[in-house]
Amino acid sequence: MSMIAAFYGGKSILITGATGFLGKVLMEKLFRTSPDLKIIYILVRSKAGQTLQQRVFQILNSKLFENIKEICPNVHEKIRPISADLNQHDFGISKEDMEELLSSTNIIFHCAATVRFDDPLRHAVQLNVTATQQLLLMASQMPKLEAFIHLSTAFSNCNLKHIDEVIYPCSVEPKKIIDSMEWLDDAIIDEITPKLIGDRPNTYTYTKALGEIVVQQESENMNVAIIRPSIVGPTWQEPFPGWVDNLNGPSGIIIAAGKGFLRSIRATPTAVADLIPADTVVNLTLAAGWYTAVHRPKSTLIYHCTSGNLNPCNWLKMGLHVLATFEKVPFEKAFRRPNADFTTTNFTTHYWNAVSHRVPAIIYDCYLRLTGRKPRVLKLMNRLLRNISMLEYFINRSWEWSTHNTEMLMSVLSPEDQRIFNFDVRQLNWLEYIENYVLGVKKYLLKEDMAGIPEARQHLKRLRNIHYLFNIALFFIIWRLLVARWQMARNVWFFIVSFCYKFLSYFRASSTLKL
Ligand SMILES: CCCCCCCCCCCCCCCCCCCCCC(=O)SCCNC(=O)CCNC(=O)[C@H](O)C(C)(C)COP(=O)(O)OP(=O)(O)OC[C@H]1O[C@@H](n2cnc3c(N)ncnc32)[C@H](O)[C@@H]1OP(=O)(O)O
Ligand SMILES: NC(=O)C1=CN([C@@H]2O[C@H](COP(=O)(O)OP(=O)(O)OC[C@H]3O[C@@H](n4cnc5c(N)ncnc54)[C@H](OP(=O)(O)O)[C@@H]3O)[C@@H](O)[C@H]2O)C=CC1
Repeated sequence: MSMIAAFYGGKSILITGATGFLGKVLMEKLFRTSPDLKIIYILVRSKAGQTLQQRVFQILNSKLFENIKEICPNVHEKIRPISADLNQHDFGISKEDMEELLSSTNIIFHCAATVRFDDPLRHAVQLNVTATQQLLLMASQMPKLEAFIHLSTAFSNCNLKHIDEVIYPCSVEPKKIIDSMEWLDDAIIDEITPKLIGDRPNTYTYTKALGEIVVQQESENMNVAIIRPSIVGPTWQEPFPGWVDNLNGPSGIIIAAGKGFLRSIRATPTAVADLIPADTVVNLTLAAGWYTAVHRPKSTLIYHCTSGNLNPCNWLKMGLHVLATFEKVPFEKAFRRPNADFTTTNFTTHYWNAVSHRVPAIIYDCYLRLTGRKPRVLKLMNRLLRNISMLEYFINRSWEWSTHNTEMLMSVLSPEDQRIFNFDVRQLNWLEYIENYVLGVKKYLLKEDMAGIPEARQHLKRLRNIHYLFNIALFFIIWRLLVARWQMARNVWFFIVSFCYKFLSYFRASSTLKL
């Protein structure tokens, strides 16, 4: 019997961010391994014209939850969506709902966050710091609470090269930052943002670091743990390989490369691609929840959920295997043939951005204009390049994360729990994982049917022929211009023509002699 699965049985669990990428994988695993859990409360806001019920319905009817209805037939009754917006005071939760949450919750998994790198500081602080503080305040009023698990990121201290499983201080106390957001106006906040974030690359990593300090400061008498995943990739094994549902991390880049939009990217090929599968993160999170509640460690334990130190893969290996997988499973309606490379200097990056990205986009826009359509490719390309520039920080550096707590946790699990809640990334076969990643992007993000692969291949062949024709035409145009203007080019041209003529004459004469 799994101790972890048994622990969650009969429990009331509160999840924030349950509609997000990790939140959904977490809920699915909980229902699959502990179908006898009492209830999962999820804090949800209505979004894109959908009510809470519609959002829950959509999640439960998705491919990810395909098997859950069999394992846990009354899953609908076990999910209780609570209308909440983490940007509001008390999250805008009704009095009755709040009372129920306070009196019943046993475990909290705090996954909600803004993961956008370019969020204005005010918004990032509100969600990643102030909301965390408020949730801890709520948690402190829960008599039955056994554990509070906070999802942070391995990059919260990405300004350091070696990162230990400890909380590092920030130059300004989070409480002061929270207070200042109340009275400073947006213009001033924008002005001081670079000074506050210092040598971190964006407001996301900075506010996640502040969030951790808040957790440490406000969690007196509570059993708290912090999980720090690196770049969360699609599922590795469970409930099936390759599941992914957003464009974050490498997924958007894989689409852009597979569709032939992206032909080069500035990256350090030997830098570690510290990806970690979503199901691995969830397994560690659930194991940490169990350990925190049952063993009640004296201090807040931080768990690094990373792959680089145990089973490293670098960006070159990843890039090459992504490209190799495009050969096997091409994406439909590609703009150009997928063929990307890494650049390593400013000069080559700018050169290839102009030659391989902007020029083809301009040519295609001309074609759209000539055929009476609205040009849009250059705009899309510029946006893609801007977005990629925000990710560059993470693909040109390597970090070392110590994983003592994670290894300790693994060692205290029973063999059965090690199997059911596996987070031993040493067993990950990268080539298989990357292949499933590309397949998952095709199936679950692009919603492309595998039956369309022959047509996608035909399309790529047509693109290759167009590419050859275009190159030949370009060669002749350039040559023609050179011959018209330059005596040397004319001499070379006559030399080549006469050489070919002599060669052909000799060939014809020798074949006549043989006859
Ligand atoms: C050999 C060569 C091989 C090459 C082959 C390739 C090999 C692989 C190499 C891989 C290198 C990977 C590096 C990853 C490093 C990640 C590190 C993360 C580390 C931290 C991890 C964490 O701890 S934290 C979680 C991660 N957190 C993010 O990772 C958020 C990032 N992100 C944003 O911060 C916002 O995204 C940002 C950018 C502001 C833009 O913001 P933005 O508003 O301009 O753009 P949006 O993303 O919102 O998208 C707006 C609309 O464009 C649509 N769209 C977007 N991309 C599209 C696309 N590619 N194709 C079609 N459509 C696309 C989208 O669907 C929207 O459509 P609509 O408007 O209709 O909804
Ligand atoms: N994905 C990754 O690569 C990594 C993620 N992490 C961390 O893991 C956690 C989960 O990330 P991930 O699942 O990828 O993120 P997502 O962006 O997929 O999910 C974010 C979740 O937060 C919810 N949320 C955002 N704003 C509000 C709000 N105002 N009120 C209520 N809910 C809100 C979203 O709800 P809605 O659906 O309504 O928008 C969504 O459920 C985060 O804490 C993140 O920092 C750490 C390392 C890497």
